[in-house]
Amino acid sequence: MERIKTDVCIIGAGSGGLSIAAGASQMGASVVLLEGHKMGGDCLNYGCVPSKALIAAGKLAYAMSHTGDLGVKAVKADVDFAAAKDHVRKVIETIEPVDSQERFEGFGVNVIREFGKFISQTEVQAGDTIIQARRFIVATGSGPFVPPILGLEDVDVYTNENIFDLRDRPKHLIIVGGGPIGMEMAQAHLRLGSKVTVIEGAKAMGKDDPEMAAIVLDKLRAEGVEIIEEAQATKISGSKGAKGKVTVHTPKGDFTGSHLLMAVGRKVNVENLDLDRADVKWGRGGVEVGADLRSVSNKKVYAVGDAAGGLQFTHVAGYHAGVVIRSMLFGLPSKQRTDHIPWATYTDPELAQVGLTEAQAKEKFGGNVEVVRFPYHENDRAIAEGKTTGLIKVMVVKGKPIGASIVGAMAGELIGMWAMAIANKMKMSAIAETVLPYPTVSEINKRAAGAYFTPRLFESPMIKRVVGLVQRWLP
Ligand SMILES: Cc1cc2nc3c(=O)[nH]c(=O)nc-3n(C[C@H](O)[C@H](O)[C@H](O)COP(=O)(O)OP(=O)(O)OC[C@H]3O[C@@H](n4cnc5c(N)ncnc54)[C@H](O)[C@@H]3O)c2cc1C
Ligand SMILES: NC(=O)c1ccc[n+]([C@@H]2O[C@H](COP(=O)([O-])OP(=O)(O)OC[C@H]3O[C@@H](n4cnc5c(N)ncnc54)[C@H](O)[C@@H]3O)[C@@H](O)[C@H]2O)c1
Repeated sequence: MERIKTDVCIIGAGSGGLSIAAGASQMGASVVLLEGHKMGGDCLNYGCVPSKALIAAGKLAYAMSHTGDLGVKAVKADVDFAAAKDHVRKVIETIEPVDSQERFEGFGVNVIREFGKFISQTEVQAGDTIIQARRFIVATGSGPFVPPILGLEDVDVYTNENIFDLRDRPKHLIIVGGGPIGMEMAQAHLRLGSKVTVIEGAKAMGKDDPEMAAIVLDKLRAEGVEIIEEAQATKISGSKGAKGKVTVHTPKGDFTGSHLLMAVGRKVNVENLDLDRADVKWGRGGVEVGADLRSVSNKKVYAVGDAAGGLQFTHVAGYHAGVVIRSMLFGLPSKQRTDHIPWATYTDPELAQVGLTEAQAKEKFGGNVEVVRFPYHENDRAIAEGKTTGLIKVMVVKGKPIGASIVGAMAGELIGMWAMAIANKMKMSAIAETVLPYPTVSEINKRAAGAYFTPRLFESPMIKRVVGLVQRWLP
């Protein structure tokens, strides 16, 4: 058994673990990084990257056959499903070097390709190596949660871990779960030529503002995705193999297709870490941490990303890395915030959120919250592009945005301005006073801010009186 002493031992080389390894090693700490499976974790191999690559292929196919009134003749896109999967693979391969073992070894990180588990409060074992560290980071991420539904073992089950390897186009893909994974995959597969049914136990896109989610769901339904809500999957039947069939039984009826994708949420990877041996409290949601991301029961141990039990996004894992580095390397007080974290679902139209939704804002601030809105169909660039479906809503308290929801083209890009405003506690005037290039869709941000000031400026008797007075005095 080899023994290593190090400043920092990171368990998991996904978005969170890699960010800490890069930062800590380049700032002079000795770092051991453990990865039992693929460098890059979920985001690169089974999550964000392949899903967005597949969505891009679907988007192109849809654009070719839906040219609208722009004077360009629509054609039926000739989709080669296997070639679309080649594209997915190439995108992963292009990004892969950034997360590679070689790159991190170049930073001086000791990368050990083994699963690790705690053997004491200060030691982790990975294969034949025992790592004694001053600080540990649990960055083990999450995997697909597959609930024990009766009959599931009789059919081939796809999850985000194997759906991107499927090279034959599913004739009829049944997706159980109408969250972001379900909806993104539904539209991508439909546009690449599959029939798609989504079975959702509650409301599809249920974590988002219902008004905004409805705009996405209407579009998906109009394109042909069958979405059955309030239909908990209670039983599955069917057969395995190339000619296999699957039927999902729900209180709203039985739905039969050729392939089954389970997208009903995530299971955090903490069960196999022997956390109890390190006196680290944990639960099904992840490691129990405080706002400083340190274990509530063992201050030498931090958790980041999906393993920290909060929002499950790559940019959150990256943000956690900064919080931990500040505390771990410099001994400075460092706490995470969650009020400024944005997210986006990359359906078409996209749906993006930062801060509180309208309902959350009204619950928290009651009558003190003002909601300003601006529709895409009044934005000149959106009109020119024929992309007029969409809306922005901004929730404002005492002149400051506390939440923004955007549904429409490029919503994931547009939300950035509000993420910056909320992160930096900026006022609505900061957005209103920013000059944006015309004609851009980003002007909807400025127009929403304008909508906040319009009644104050144009409907105020006081302003009218002041202007009248000044005009009489000005030469
Ligand atoms: C289909 C899909 C699409 C997504 N799309 C987006 C998106 O568009 N935008 C977004 O922000 N987020 C998206 N996400 C979420 C995002 O992928 C995760 O939030 C992010 O990967 C979490 O990073 P992490 O570092 O916490 O964990 P991971 O990236 O999961 O990395 C954890 C790593 O730890 C390793 N590991 C586990 N246990 C051990 C152990 N005992 N020893 C050693 N190594 C171990 C694993 O093998 C893995 O490599 C998506 C997720 C899915 C599934
Ligand atoms: N664009 C993005 O940023 C992006 C994309 C994909 C995933 N993600 C991340 O991954 C996480 C997981 O995504 P997800 O879509 O798997 O999970 P989710 O928890 O967001 O949604 C799962 C859905 O499945 C439903 N469900 C659960 N059991 C069911 C059953 N038996 N029958 C029918 N429906 C059932 C739930 O009601 C829920 O709506 C997300 O929360 C997000 O953090 C992010």
